[in-house]
Amino acid sequence: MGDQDLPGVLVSGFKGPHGICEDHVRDLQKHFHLITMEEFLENKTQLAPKIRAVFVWGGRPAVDRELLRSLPSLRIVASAGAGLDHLDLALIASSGVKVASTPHAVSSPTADLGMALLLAAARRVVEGHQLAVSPDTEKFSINWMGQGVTGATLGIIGMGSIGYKIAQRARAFEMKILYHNRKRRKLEEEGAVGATYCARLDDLLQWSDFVMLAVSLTPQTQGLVGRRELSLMKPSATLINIGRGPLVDQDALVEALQTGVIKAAALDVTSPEPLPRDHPLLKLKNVTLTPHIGSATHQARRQMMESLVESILASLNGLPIPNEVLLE
Ligand SMILES: O=C(O)C(=O)CO
Repeated sequence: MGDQDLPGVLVSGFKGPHGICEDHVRDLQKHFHLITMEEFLENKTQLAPKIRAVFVWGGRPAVDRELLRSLPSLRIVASAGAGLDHLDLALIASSGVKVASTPHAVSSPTADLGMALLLAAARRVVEGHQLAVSPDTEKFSINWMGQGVTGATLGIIGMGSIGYKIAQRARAFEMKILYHNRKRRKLEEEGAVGATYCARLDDLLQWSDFVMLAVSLTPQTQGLVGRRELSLMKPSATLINIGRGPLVDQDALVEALQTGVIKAAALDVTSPEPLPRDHPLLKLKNVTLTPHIGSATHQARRQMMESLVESILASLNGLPIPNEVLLE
């Protein structure tokens, strides 16, 4: 699609819930000849040598061994978002291909959503809306209440750029902020947001009124919050997950929510996404769900697209790649 003399960029497609929106397609076409997965699979021999970059949007297309093998001119995988759990970085690096992502574009909107979920769960905004629009006005009672946010303790797990921005926002709500991270932040960074480091995750879990997961999904963090961790939390506490579904043992979470081990959960991410329509999380009143929309603002999505264009162009021109992902 577009000018065939421009460098070829493989994209998942333009249709369906994961399709790239029309405005972004038009902008991408100013720089690249976009080749959809469908076109590629129909005409691999002719198109494969033209493809210099894969544009990964919403985790698609999957960049696996077979795809890497079939793209001899590939220079870069440009992946939208901060999370990299959908990419096999070692495999891609072993093919001599670079990777870029868009961590800066997503950190503020994702932190905003984290706070939105925290507030919505604490103040039961979704339930409140349902009561407000219910035809049965008698359903509302003056004794219908939520949890206070001002002055409460927020425990942030994962103090990367998203976690730090959550702390900045929580400070405005006069929250006490605890955090747990692989690496302790500099003292001046802690001081600027009034955050206290918890070297032990258990301490953070026991002391927090709200626990916010803002950590990347890696083999080390998979199942980080399981039955034991949930049992350490206060019965009045709320778990918020804006990281990735598999950070939490979801069956243990359902049980904890059903039996009052914790008060509530607010989840932007689940496993799988979307959840099967008969999943118990969809039926619980003390659960607030959003469909993985951390970066879903017009502004952030445009910034993500522009950042990926810059990274692809830099790699094709042999220049330093903005937001290049380096293997640790
Ligand atoms: O940037 C990401 O990886 C996200 O999932 C934002 O929600």
